Amino acid sequence: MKTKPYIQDDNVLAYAVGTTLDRFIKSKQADFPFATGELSQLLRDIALAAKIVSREISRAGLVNVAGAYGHTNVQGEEQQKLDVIANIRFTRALTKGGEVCAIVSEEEDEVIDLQNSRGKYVVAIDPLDGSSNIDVNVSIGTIFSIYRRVTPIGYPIQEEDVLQQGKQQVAAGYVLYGSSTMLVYTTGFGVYGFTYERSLGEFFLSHPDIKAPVDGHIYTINEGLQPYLEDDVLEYVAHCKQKGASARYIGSLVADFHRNMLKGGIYLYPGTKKAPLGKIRLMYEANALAFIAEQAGAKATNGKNRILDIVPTSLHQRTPLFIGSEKMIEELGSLMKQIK
Ligand SMILES: O=P(O)(O)OC[C@H]1O[C@](O)(COP(=O)(O)O)[C@@H](O)[C@@H]1O
Ligand SMILES: [Mg+2]
Ligand SMILES: [Mg+2]
Repeated sequence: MKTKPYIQDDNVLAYAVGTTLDRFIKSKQADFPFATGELSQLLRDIALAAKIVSREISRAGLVNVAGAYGHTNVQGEEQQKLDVIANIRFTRALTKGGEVCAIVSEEEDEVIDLQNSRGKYVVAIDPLDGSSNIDVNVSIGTIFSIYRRVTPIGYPIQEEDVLQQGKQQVAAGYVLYGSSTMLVYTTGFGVYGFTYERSLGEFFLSHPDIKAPVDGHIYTINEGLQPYLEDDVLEYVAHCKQKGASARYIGSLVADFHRNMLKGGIYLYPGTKKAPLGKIRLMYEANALAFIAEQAGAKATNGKNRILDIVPTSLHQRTPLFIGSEKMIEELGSLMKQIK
């Protein structure tokens, strides 16, 4: 009987839509002969916590996890119960995974030193992004940055291990809890998006090698800031309106960023007369999204410098953030120079 052998081309399969996250991580690790698998394991730990948090969020209205927790965090913001739950879930997964020596979290005043003598990674995380949208069933997210520690493994954690520039990130990503749950990340070799298939409990590659459109027709800014905006930003927003661009604002950084990355657009959270450094945090919001943006061919600045070049001085420092399609960021940049 005529037969033929089944030839499975792992390389093709590895990047084919529908590849599981685990298979993808394995195939990517094979690209690096000296890879030890620790970063791969860390990414898996984050994916596991994302699945658990996604479940908590999807049933938030049913069980008593909606509403305020009754504490304020170091930023003076009222913590939502899901902020705390997400913080616990990610911290636990990162601790149990064993690859991490320290965690910087939006919900923790100080660095969490995991006293892990073999952990070589530092993670900065916004466990739940878009807290104001939690109770109203609007998309929210998680944002994470991964760095390699600077001091030798096993040493007490030093400031230099934690306060690293964004360009030192070895990986960064976000989870979007929206109509579907997605995990999007980069290790510096392109940006890949995975969609969570809840019934199978698996993330599947759905957005290989994401590239942001060079230009866009969406601008994203909280118009409520208008009375406090500086002239250059006011001028740029007017310019967008003149160009017929559409205003879109969800109020969850991850969701606004994700939309603009796929469709083309610019997100602006500038410094204002009231808050000269704006609202967005450098260590666990701006740096991660800036790394992803640049890997997708987009740009991220604070109006003067590339976000990834900013030298951090404190864990919870804020930065003006302008992030999005290359041409739109350049247009903003040249307008800012003209006006200054
Ligand atoms: O309510 P505002 O001032 O528009 O701010 C919205 C921004 O604040 C944030 O909610 C801040 O993040 P957290 O929810 O993690 O604190 C961003 O997600 C969002 O883009
Ligand atoms: Mg946030
Ligand atoms: Mg948050």
